[in-house]
Amino acid sequence: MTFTEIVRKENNELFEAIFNHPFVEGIGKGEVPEQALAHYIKADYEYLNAFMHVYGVAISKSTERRDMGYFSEQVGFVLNSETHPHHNFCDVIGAGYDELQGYPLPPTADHYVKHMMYHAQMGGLGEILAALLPCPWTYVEIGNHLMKKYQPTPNHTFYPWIEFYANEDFDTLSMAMCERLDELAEEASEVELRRMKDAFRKSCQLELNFWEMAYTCEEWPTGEAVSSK
Ligand SMILES: Cc1ncc(CN)c(N)n1
Repeated sequence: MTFTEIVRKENNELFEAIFNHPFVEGIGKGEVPEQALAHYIKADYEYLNAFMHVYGVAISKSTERRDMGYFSEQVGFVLNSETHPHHNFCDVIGAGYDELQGYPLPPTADHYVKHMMYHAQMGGLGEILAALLPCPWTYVEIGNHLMKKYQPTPNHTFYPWIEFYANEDFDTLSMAMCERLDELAEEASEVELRRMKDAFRKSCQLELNFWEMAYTCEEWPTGEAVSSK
């Protein structure tokens, strides 16, 4: 088995818990509370900004042009394409995208972003990719799972969101990350492999917690977030 096949299997329980989370199920059923959608967008806009910062660190640690090219292409994808699923949520709640930007991250999203930054700063390319991969991979699987289970048609409330993540283009992105990570795993030491596995698992755990954070509209104690800007 390849490294990514092994970690997918080891974390299957977390993938299943994500598919069964009420927010994700709600997307499939076309019923998600408006506050949860707004909370998700506020956090995810900033999360994706941080994700691009991590790509930037990955470029600075790349020695091969193919890696630099891949990471810079992905920044373009987040900036120009991953806004579409956000617009779907905004349209459903009748909010302008601009209105939901610039908010401080709730605790779980803050944790997730700092977890990725930690591996980006402390690890090599394999460790960085291991921390990043659950982001596209869980969403590809969510998209395909919802497509199969609910077979939404274009008039479904969340059709644009589901179609975006079930689309082949997004799958290609996550498969490319898997293939590169498998190559790096072949050359990694035992210690590096351990760290890559830990980074991958914690990102899966934080993916699950991110849905819960949005669904419960998680806030900091006493409601006072400290702005990190
Ligand atoms: C938290 C999270 N994880 C994954 C994705 C999909 N790129 C996202 N937009 N947000």
